[in-house]
Amino acid sequence: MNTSATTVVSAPGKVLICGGYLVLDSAYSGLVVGTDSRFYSAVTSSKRSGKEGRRVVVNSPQFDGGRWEYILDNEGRLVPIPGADNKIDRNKYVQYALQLTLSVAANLDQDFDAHFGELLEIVIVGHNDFYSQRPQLDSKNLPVTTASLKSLTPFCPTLTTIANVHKTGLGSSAAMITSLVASLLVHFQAISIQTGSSDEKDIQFTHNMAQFVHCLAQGKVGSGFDVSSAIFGSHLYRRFDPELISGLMARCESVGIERVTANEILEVVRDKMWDSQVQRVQLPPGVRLMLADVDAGSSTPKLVSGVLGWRKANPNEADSLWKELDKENMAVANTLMKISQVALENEVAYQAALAVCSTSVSSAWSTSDSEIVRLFGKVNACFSNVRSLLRKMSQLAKVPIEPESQTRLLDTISQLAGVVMSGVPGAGGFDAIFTLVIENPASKDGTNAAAVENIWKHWTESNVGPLLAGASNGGVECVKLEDVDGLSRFF
Ligand SMILES: Nc1ncnc2c1ncn2[C@@H]1O[C@H](COP(=O)(O)OP(=O)(O)OP(=O)(O)O)[C@@H](O)[C@H]1O
Ligand SMILES: C[C@@](O)(CCOP(=O)(O)O)CC(=O)O
Repeated sequence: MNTSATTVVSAPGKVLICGGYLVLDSAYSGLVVGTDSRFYSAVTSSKRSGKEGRRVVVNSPQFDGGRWEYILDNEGRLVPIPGADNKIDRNKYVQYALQLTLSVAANLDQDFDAHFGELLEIVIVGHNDFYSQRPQLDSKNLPVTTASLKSLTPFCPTLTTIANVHKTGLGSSAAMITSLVASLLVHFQAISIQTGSSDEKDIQFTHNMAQFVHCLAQGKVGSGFDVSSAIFGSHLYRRFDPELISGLMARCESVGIERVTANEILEVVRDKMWDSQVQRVQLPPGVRLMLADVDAGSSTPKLVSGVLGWRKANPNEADSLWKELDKENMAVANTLMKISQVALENEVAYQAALAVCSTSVSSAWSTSDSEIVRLFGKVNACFSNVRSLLRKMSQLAKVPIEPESQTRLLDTISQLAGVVMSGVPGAGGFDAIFTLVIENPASKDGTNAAAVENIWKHWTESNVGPLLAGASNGGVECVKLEDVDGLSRFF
């Protein structure tokens, strides 16, 4: 394979730290943090395939059976080829992304045939954090610690199939689809993505396309915060109107996606004005995101249907709870934005405030002489209110959003020095927890993060495994194959 012509696009994972459930309603926003754990899709065209017809081969080398092969027929339809056992192993997410994006690319790229060649080879990988690494660590007799996770090869095998893998909640399908759709659009020159200077229209088009593919593959229209953060990174998100895509979704479902024309798709994803809103928010400097996978698991669709069912049956009570929660969510987001601004304006005072926060517990911050320390105290107080309102929602809807076992764990972490907030991300449940912690800028050894990890390690009530992911501000981006540690071995 001539890898010099390989197009590689990467997209981050997500952690919804405020606004779970509310973000499903366009009246409310959610605060999502993009992670430095990312997905990569690498596309290479070859002149000769050695086989008949134009072929597309997709490899997901982290999975047993992670290979899908298709013929692209003269009408632009993608026809899956059965595997060695004569069975077709469908991966709807991959197939829909390929079919719809290739159809659009063929319409927009006048040299599509030449750029395609005879064989399109695609490699898809996600950082180890997207999937539970317990089986890998067990096979090496290693404990579940950050040190063990760091010793694993990048993009290491999950030792299982995609259907059976234990996901960690970072949004594998959204980051995968976003990187795949964007890599194809870039490869066929339908868009260009340049770090810091991409055309807004190209990025919005890629966002709309990835949202549509993701909804179609999921068979439902969620809030879309996960695809939005795979495109834009960390931000305050307000959802798009589902009506924008409901007609096209119904058409795909009734005639089959391979019969829907590129023009029909473009009318929706390129020509319509989408109303989703993105306000960039970054975690203030020196504030570190830590994540842990709690090995118990919850079904997000069950949690969502429980909460929405209760909201429908109790509109008045739910409405006032939603409004109260939104007020606290927005106070967390706005105060974090204010802190980031102050950090830019007064570096010396900011570093001094970090030194205070990193060596004291959050309950002491609200009475500090330093305005910046008090702002961190405000984030902490507002997030405590978020948590108690989520517990109220749990009780009223009889849905375990912040179950008692998670409350005990979060309360213990929150009593450590430097901890700004700790909660259950997204839909909550027993799946995962996140912590925002401040390190002392003078000590480079990560003392406070080590104390948090120590609680996780010795927690007996549930099995808490750290993830390596931290926050990152970047969104979808083009990268060079040789710059991605561990990627070139798949070529
Ligand atoms: N590395 C990959 N290669 C190909 N397809 C993948 C890969 N990772 C995920 N997928 C696709 O995404 C699907 C998982 O989607 P699903 O919506 O269940 O997960 P998710 O909710 O995004 O995951 P998470 O728990 O990380 O948030 C898989 O069944 C598969 O079709
Ligand atoms: C409950 C919900 O608001 C958030 C789900 O987030 P997560 O997949 O648990 O990270 C659903 C959604 O926004 O699609």
